[in-house]
Amino acid sequence: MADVYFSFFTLFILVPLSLLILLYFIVRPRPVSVPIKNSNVFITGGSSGIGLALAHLCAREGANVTLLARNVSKLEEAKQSIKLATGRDVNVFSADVRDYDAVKRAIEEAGPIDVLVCNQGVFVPQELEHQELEEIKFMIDVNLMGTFHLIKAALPGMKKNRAERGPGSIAIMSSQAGQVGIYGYTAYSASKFGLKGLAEALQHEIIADNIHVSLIFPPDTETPGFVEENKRRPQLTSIIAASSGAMKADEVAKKSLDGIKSGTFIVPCNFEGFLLSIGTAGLSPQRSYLMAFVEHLKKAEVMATEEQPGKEHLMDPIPQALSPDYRQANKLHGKVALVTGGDSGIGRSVCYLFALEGATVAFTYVPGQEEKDAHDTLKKIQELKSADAKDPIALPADLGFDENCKKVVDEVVNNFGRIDILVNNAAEQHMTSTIEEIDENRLERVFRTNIFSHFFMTRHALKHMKEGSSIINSTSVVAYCGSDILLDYCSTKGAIVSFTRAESRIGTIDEITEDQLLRIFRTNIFAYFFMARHSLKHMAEGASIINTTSVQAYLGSPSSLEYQSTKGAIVAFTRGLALQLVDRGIRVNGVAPGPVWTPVQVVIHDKDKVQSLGSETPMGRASQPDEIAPCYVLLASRDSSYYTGQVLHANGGMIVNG
Ligand SMILES: NC(=O)C1=CN([C@@H]2O[C@H](COP(=O)(O)OP(=O)(O)OC[C@H]3O[C@@H](n4cnc5c(N)ncnc54)[C@H](OP(=O)(O)O)[C@@H]3O)[C@@H](O)[C@H]2O)C=CC1
Ligand SMILES: CCCCCCCCCCCCCCCC(=O)[C@@H](N)CO
Repeated sequence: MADVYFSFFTLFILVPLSLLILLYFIVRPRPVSVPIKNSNVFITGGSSGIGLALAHLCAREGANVTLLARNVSKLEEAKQSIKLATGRDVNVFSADVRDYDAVKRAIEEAGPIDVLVCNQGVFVPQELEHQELEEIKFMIDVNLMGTFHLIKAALPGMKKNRAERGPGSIAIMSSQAGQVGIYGYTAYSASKFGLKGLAEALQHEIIADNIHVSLIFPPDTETPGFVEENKRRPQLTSIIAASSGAMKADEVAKKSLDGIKSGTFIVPCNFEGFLLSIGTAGLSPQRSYLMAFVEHLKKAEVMATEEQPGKEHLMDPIPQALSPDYRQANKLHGKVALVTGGDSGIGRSVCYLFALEGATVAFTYVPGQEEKDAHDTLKKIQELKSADAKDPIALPADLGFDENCKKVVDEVVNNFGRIDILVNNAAEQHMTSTIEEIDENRLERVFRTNIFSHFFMTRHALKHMKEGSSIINSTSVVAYCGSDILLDYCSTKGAIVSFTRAESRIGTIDEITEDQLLRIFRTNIFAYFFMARHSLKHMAEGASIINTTSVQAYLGSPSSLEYQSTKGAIVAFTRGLALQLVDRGIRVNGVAPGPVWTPVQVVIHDKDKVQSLGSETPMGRASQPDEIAPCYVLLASRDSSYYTGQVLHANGGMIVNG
């Protein structure tokens, strides 16, 4: 009897359950983020209604917007209104989407497109029996054929740019009348249902090109077109449509843009639309496990270079890691080098040169993803290395965690006895155009990989490094100039600059535990991200954000490595966020005080140091808080209307070069 239960359990519960779990892991769709800032957005029907509202939103977010419609004066008016509201110039083209040659010319002239919004539409409601064939053809031609024309003309250019410019989007404006057939809309519904077939098939065809289709389904929306429509809409049509309510063009535009940014296929606009989309999803991409599976397989290979970390063997052309002109000179003879993230990119090239110069090389790579790159690199180092260097080793490790770093160092020391050169090089970065998209998990992830790993690796490696050894950290130009699209990344790189400066007079790295590190980064820099993210929703043009950093971000002192790393992160964060918000007229600046007489000094320093606080400054003294605060007034007020991304140095005369 027990046997029967057991086989029943295995057959009907255990096996299906395991298969389901397996299926989930294989097919779960991955999130995408289509950038809007600095991208080229082409909107048809952008001179009126929903299209115009969307054009405003995109311009406000820093996109280069191009509009296409027929009527020149409406286009001019739209251009002026966007210029007035956002200060941005908009390109306009007058063309009828029914004329393929005209569409093609406009698209060629407009240049490369990242986001194509096919929004033009005409709606002449009427029962089929009374509607003229000409009107039916008109709607099919503008709404459906017009969209074919646009996509046909734009697609080749869109595909070409994806590798450099990230994910692209084709958004198609349907209607709730494209989800259910509505009385009075035979022709209009048919044109919009046609768009659904087009969109579904197209998404399958272009997902591997990293172009995401969004099919948007608004209910009745208050636009100039809708006002016209209402003059002749059959009463029954109006009654049915009213059951899904009405929206404002701005609201529909906002929903559309959210859908585009997140690469969502079905984009409902209100609650009824949400229910409708569940009821009518069919086998649409992203709602179907099967499709997600196909996407996953295709994407895994073709997009692999977009994953973090990147796969070098899939790149075209393969980056050059070794110059044929490089002349070796045995400069690292007998030394042992450890390079993090050495399987590809800069790390790989460093490994090759180190090997050529006579060093024994160990490098780390991300487990489970980079085996091929790691294997290729290992083979090449083996070829390049000098006869008396030991065989290279590749160590899989997620360096965001202390214990993994310890294992890596132990492994190297077990193999080679010591470490002479530590290269902290591994990093990850993810593009996003707004701070809103950087959530807490991602922040911690990026900081763990990019800066915590430097603490952990350095701490463990130092135990085995003798005088004459060298530590080299990979930071980036964005630590100095900030980056609007890599805000978290540039902050970590700013942290590395300050970490490097302090490290050169290394002090107490051993005393900082992983928990303390996380704690201080949470307080000193994550909180700045969170506060900015939440406050920004309520800040308008003329607002100002002021971040407090420290002179220590620039000077580095041996005793507070983790503190000054967070302050370096704040400098770069300030510069990056300033760039991100410049179009919104919100200024972001920083203040980097030197020693100030505040309670924290008494807590952290011994008596003598408290007595002599500030003696190292040219003024020879610490400042009082009231000597620092006035520059916050300056940065908060209109007096500093021409300052953004700057840091004021209230520090008693120290010259810090930045
Ligand atoms: N408003 C609503 O209730 C709803 C609208 N929709 C859809 O949203 C989209 C936008 O509608 P809405 O903003 O209300 O419309 P509007 O009538 O306010 O704007 C339509 C836009 O499309 C342009 N356009 C029309 N025909 C052509 C053409 N042949 N070639 C090029 N451009 C053209 C118009 O400019 P011009 O005339 O100068 O060419 C105008 O810019 C449409 O696709 C519509 O079907 C969906 C659900 C509800
Ligand atoms: C299962 C849940 C049901 C929820 C109720 C939904 C009822 C359907 C209403 C459809 C309204 C269609 C409006 C089209 C508007 C439009 O496209 C025109 N204004 C022309 O642009």
